[in-house]
Amino acid sequence: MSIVQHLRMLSPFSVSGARFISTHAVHLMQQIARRKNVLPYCAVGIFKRNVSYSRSLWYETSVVEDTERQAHANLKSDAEKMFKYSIKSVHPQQMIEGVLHFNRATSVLRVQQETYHLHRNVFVVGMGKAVLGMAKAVEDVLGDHIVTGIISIPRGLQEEMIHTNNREMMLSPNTKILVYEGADNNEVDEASHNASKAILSLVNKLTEKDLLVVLCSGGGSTLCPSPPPAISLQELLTVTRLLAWNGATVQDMNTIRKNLEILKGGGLALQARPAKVVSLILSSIIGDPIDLIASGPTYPTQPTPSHCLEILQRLNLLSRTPESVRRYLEREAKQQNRTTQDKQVTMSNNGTPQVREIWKGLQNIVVGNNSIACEAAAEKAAQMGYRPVILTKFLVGEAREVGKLYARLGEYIMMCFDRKASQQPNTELTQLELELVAGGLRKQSINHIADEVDTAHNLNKDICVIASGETVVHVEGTGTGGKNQETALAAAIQMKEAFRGEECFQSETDMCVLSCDSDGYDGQSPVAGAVVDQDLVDRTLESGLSMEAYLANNDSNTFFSTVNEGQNLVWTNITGTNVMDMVILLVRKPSDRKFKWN
Ligand SMILES: Nc1ncnc2c1ncn2[C@@H]1O[C@H](COP(=O)(O)OP(=O)(O)O)[C@@H](O)[C@H]1O
Ligand SMILES: O=C(O)[C@H](O)COP(=O)(O)O
Repeated sequence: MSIVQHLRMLSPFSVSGARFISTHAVHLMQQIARRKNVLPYCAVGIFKRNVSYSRSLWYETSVVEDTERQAHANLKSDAEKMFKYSIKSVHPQQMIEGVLHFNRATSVLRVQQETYHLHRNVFVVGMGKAVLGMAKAVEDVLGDHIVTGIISIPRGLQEEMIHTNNREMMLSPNTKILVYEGADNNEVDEASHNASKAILSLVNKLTEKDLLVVLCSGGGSTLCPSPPPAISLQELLTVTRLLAWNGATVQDMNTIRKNLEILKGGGLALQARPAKVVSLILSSIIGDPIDLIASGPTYPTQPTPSHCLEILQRLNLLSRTPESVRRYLEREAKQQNRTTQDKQVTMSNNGTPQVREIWKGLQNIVVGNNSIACEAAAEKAAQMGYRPVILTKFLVGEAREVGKLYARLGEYIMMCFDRKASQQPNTELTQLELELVAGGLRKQSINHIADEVDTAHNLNKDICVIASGETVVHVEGTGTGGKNQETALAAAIQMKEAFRGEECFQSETDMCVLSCDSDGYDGQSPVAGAVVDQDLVDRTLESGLSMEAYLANNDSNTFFSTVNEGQNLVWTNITGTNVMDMVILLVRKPSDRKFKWN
């Protein structure tokens, strides 16, 4: 029988009162067990002798809560604050202003090493979840020099910005930039196809005197679909959905997209010839690959149809791929040896594209990425008194494995704290290290975390671990969810395993795991993600719901909407930016545990 079960038997309170008391009392038991150097079950006995457990326990609770106000009262809300702060740091406006240097007196625009003489010759096109704010910033800087423009953004974004009075993301009333909204559920649709056609027609009219400013961010792939005549929009949707739901990475998906679609893989820049092109890119892919973000509309790349067929084969999707798509790729693959006249690129011996003369008027610039968001989250964590560690900006893997891994990392941190407190060698810790390495963390990173725990211990601080990247999900169930909620749910299951197991009582302390999408929409649900802690686990156990069953059915959103009155969901609404997903793990130091026992 676990400590919680012991306490539930002892508690004279109602179910919810008992839950409250038992959650807190477990920490008390641990304190007693540690102080008196006895097993926790013996501590239950000491607890019974020393506390007349109605009034005294409430008294203990209120005293502790006062003390706690100085410590971190609520890890869950702290994690949310850090995430929301990080989103503000990747606001498109400041990033655009950082690269466009315009001298109004001379009408000269400087972009890195290039200069452009403006004479009302600027055209703007954009596609992606962050391009509304990017367009607003361009409009602010270049003003009257803009002749016209078209951007394609997610449905509802403008209304959301008006609703929240977010002026930094609202185009001026006299704007020359036309806004198309579409791509419901982050999938190609007629509306986004219309936007793409309008963009194509605009750029086709440009001359060598014109400057085309292209704005690109994650989501641009679906917001600007351009299938060739042989492939219908529906077939494009089928193949991308097939990929997205069967574990394809964004790299896999966009490799295929840029081989299939006219405006991708440099196609947009090609269509804009002979105009000069400056492409401003907000990265939502690990490592900022310009050829893959929004499927690289302005980055000329060599077609690789054989590689696309290999991807479909590897994911076991070839037989389910629409006939037209398969035939198209097979035909292209047969002709692969030809020089790729279409996109005006040849390959050097080392495989990098050798851009021809014709591309000289082309600039591709990454204006921001998830590093900025990670640094901001770390800054906020430090301000809030945590010891922040940015573990990785390259987070990858199956969402549920990632969730489990980060919950295990939380246990590891607790053990490191405890080892530091007791100065005892710990074989369990070594075992867990091996498991974390097997789960995908580098030994070097684990050592770094262990060092940071030492520092946190010395500074008397709680730990905050930040990771960012993109996971994948194999959707096999029929539920509603997203990659981040699935990560969080898997973390909660692991926390339950760890803290409810009788042997693991010593780790029973405070931690939480948040996983959220920076664009504010996780999968097909209108929440950024979820944050889980021991309280959620307790409430789920009381409710009798099976977290495992929800996870098996890919039904994480229904789970989080049902349990704890939805309080573990993280809402930001559509954010107007997009720099991948973020995981935040918070772990309390031992001395910050909820109950003090004298
Ligand atoms: N029920 C579900 N549970 C978990 N993940 C899902 C579910 N349905 C779809 N997904 C995943 O959501 C992904 C799309 O989510 P989204 O948040 O739009 O991605 P991103 O914004 O990172 O491109 C798909 O790749 C798919 O794997
Ligand atoms: O937010 C998204 O939808 C992903 O980051 C992928 O976007 P992309 O394919 O447009 O780069």
